[in-house]
Amino acid sequence: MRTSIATVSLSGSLTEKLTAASRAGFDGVEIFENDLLASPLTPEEIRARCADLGLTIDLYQPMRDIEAVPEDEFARNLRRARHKFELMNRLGADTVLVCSSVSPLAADDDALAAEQLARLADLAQDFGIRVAYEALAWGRHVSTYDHAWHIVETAGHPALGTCLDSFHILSRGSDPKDIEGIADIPGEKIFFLQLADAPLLAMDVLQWSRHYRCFPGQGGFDVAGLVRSVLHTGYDGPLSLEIFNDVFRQAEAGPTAVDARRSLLVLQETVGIAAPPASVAPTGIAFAELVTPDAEPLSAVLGALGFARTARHRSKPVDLWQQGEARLLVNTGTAVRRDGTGLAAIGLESPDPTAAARRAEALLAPVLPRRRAPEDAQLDAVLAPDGTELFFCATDRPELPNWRADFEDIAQAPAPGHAARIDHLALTQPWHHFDEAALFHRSVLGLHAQESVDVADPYGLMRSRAVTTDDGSVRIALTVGAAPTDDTVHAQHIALATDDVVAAARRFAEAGGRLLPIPANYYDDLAARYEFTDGELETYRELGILYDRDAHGEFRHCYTPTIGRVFFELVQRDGGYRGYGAQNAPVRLAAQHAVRRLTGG
Ligand SMILES: O=C(O)c1ccc(O)c(O)c1
Ligand SMILES: [Mg+2]
Repeated sequence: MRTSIATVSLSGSLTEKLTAASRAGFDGVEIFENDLLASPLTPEEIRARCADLGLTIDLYQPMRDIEAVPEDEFARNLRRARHKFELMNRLGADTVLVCSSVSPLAADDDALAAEQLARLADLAQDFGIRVAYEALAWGRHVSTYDHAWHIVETAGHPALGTCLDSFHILSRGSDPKDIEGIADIPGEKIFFLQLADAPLLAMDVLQWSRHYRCFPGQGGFDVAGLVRSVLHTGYDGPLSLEIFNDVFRQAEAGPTAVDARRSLLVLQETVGIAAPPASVAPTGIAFAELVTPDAEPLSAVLGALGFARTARHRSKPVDLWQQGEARLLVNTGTAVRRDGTGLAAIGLESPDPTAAARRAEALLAPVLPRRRAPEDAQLDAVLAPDGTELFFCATDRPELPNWRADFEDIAQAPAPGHAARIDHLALTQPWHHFDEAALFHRSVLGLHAQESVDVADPYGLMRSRAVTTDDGSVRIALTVGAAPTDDTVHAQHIALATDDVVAAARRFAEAGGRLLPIPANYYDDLAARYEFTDGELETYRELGILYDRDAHGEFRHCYTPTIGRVFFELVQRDGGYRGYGAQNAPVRLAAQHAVRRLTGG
């Protein structure tokens, strides 16, 4: 189906919006009146620009407060409409959106609304234009799609149809029976379909709509269910995104438009009208790659954690550090980013690396070159929205290209240490890519997104959302700070799983490592909340181990100092604990801020 996006969904000038929509592969746009008013281009120039960019103008919008008003007011509305229809002819736009009136002048009179909309449609018809009447959820008298349709049906005018907008419909209730009435609307009378999702918030619907809409799949509405119902009517117009969102308004239009298109591709797949290559869920973490301009501090911490340097890349300054199944690459190459130590790449074990990359590409993920140097193994890799490189790996499968083959052993694999494998990775997202990141990891990588949690930070608020495989073999916590990120505290981290966090913490301390100190008040509170065996709490207090519990089991964890933009966590999960210690995160963040103040970092 054709895809379209409202210019209000993207930031920038009209030209920037159109360019972004075209580059992301949209077929058309809804032009928002304000974008046109603010543009230095004439309507003819906008029309030509769209044509050059391969975009049709699918809708001009909105016209407000038209219907069910006293006759003299309606005469003024028709005059206004004539001006807009002339403009639309210059633009080459053939459908106008009329939203249900919010004016105090409007009467609660369906017959009058129908009669006046029919007269508006008559005028529109003279210009070759169709009128799509949409119920705003906060409309004065008309606020539901079935009410708007009833008025359109009563008017019985061929140039008058309805516009369905998933936000206005689903914000009022998303029980399947709430959308049953869509089946009663003939498909050819649905002149337009606007799609938006939103997080489930209990707030005023107008504010919710104007500030919190997001792309389908990023919120809590069953947008796919609604689209199925609409397609069932025979509707064959565009699937058009109309997103009012404070973050997208500020973010760069190019990436937002790609995020938008991806959401529609996934939606089309969900409703069965598109079939991108099937998703191939990863089965484990092959490695995490750190880049650093100075390997010394990192090597000291890795050594204290029990990692050994086991292999070296054949052609690049990259070392493999290993402990159990946990593999870390430390890259000191000149080609790497020089803005400090950080997590640059993740290797995901994939049952079919090439198929995984093909799906990623179909869902508009930037694909990286398969081979960086002639002697390297050919590896499938894509770029995540935060710039992390994701490699699809087949470790120890001789029939497939293997990243490990690029490394030459320099030592025996170390004796099994306390940290057996990578439990999870926490990736800090740029503030304007958080919703995009969750959709990306879900749709491109086939992970499941958990609920987003808010975590108090002494200087702001952190949001965190985990994306995981069903069996927990891959767990990634996507996090974002409220303010432009403070990288030293809102750092990425690598959590290492151990079955004895006390032993691992002691080993780290004995090897010269210093764990993040946790305030005594925290342990006093733990003592109030839980009963511990003799001496247990004292051990945690001494080492800086935090404790949490959920319906399934227990969690014990502690933290290393931050190096550049990354730190390590040792975690012990028992009895099927599912979380990440979010309960303790405010204490951890405060402790990291305190360390940073002390060290003047
Ligand atoms: O918020 C609004 O005013 C508004 C305008 C046009 C729309 O299509 C819509 O869904 C909302
Ligand atoms: Mg709308």
